[in-house]
Amino acid sequence: MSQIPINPEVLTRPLVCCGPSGTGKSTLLNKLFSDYPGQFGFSVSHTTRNPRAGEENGREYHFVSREEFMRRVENGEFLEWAEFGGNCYGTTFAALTALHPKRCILDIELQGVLQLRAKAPQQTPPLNPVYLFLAPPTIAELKKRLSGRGTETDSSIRKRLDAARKEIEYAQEGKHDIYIVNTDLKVAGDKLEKVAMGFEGWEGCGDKLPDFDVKELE
Ligand SMILES: Nc1ncnc2c1ncn2[C@@H]1O[C@H](COP(=O)(O)OP(=O)(O)OP(=O)(O)O)[C@@H](O)[C@H]1O
Repeated sequence: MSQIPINPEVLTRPLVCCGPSGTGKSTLLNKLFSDYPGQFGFSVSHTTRNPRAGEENGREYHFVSREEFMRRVENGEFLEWAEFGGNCYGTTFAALTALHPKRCILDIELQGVLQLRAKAPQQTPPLNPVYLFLAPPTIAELKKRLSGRGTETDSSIRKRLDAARKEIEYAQEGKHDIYIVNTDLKVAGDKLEKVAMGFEGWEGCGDKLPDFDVKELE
């Protein structure tokens, strides 16, 4: 495998990682970040929720009031934002730019992807993200990983599977630039590395999306 990006320009394109909760996004991204210290960054989001013990303003999040958040929404500063559990969360374009020269990695859900798709081309200069979908090998395996992680209640597993259905249906429309199936961690990790570093062949190293039957998520 080439160790030089075929075109360094590719590293200026934000890499948007999506995929159902439990697929293995964090596992794969943590490995990538530790293999390439200083090469990648997650943008720091804004939130209206209160900081938890140990959290620092500007590190985990930019903590702002609802008034300030809404003012920024009106100014068009967010590339994506959403409200969960009574609090607002969002990513500003400025938070992406602040990462330069690190390649920005976004781990966002479908709503965010849809907003980003609409807004990225309108920026000056336009943003040209690479949309990557990380897929589980099967729905049975996704369920197994989610429950095996031991972090979720039955109700949060249910919510994640409902969201997974929408994520998979969207992926089945072929809207992503590249798909990686996380069957074997090493194989999927090598592909992610190739895509994230823009190594030779990155655009063609993806997998075919498995033929999921979303009814299995009901
Ligand atoms: N290829 C793999 N084979 C087997 N188990 C895996 C594989 N990849 C990840 N896992 C396991 O699956 C579980 C879910 O992985 P992880 O927490 O990385 O998912 P995630 O997609 O980041 O989920 P969330 O979006 O909820 O954060 C973890 O327990 C992880 O160790």
